[in-house]
Amino acid sequence: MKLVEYPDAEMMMMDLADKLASELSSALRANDTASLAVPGGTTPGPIFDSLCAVDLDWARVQVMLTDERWVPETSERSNTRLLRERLLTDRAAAATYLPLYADAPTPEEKLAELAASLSPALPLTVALLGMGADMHTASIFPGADQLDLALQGSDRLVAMRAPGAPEPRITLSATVLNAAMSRHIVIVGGEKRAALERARHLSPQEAPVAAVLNGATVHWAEA
Ligand SMILES: O=C1O[C@H](COP(=O)(O)O)[C@@H](O)[C@H](O)[C@H]1O
Repeated sequence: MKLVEYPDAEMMMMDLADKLASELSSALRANDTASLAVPGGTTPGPIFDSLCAVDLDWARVQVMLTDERWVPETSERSNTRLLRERLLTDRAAAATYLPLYADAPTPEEKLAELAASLSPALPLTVALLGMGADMHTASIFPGADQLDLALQGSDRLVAMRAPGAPEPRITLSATVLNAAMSRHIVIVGGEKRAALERARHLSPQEAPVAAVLNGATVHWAEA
């Protein structure tokens, strides 16, 4: 794991947007398409605000979430909603979006269909991940009912329920995340930095983010 510390979060978000754009751009020079997986939650919005305006051949980029909360897009908790409002806009509106949500009462009903639709975008070119203070990443939570499958299984997508998550989740598996050609993790604040340091000495069962640290670049700013 490589750790990059920034003087402030604003600078980190802009630098990281540049880094992601440059990795996608290099991939597009060598390939017809490139793919990008991004987190939801409260952290990545400012990265999306910069990235969506970058001059890139977005029509050749496939974008997906690392994970989704099983709620409709009308919900404030929808990661898809965040993505549509702040990343899939401006120049990036030309990207192809591969959804991790479909209208059904439970994720299990749509799991196979959604997993199959990801084929053209795998392996991922770039994966950007977030992390919670409980050391979950994507929607791979400590104590989740399908934790072993998400950490060690060969399935692309896993549906799960977890004590720390108020709604069912659907998540890319650690196998898919670790197959990405480039992997970044973005965290802000002292609590998450302390959680990251703890995770480095814990098992993925205790600290799921530990499953994706090897080979990843972690980007951190205090605030
Ligand atoms: O629930 C989620 O949590 C993590 C961390 O979110 P944050 O609000 O603490 O930044 C996020 O990476 C994930 O995509 C999201 O579904």
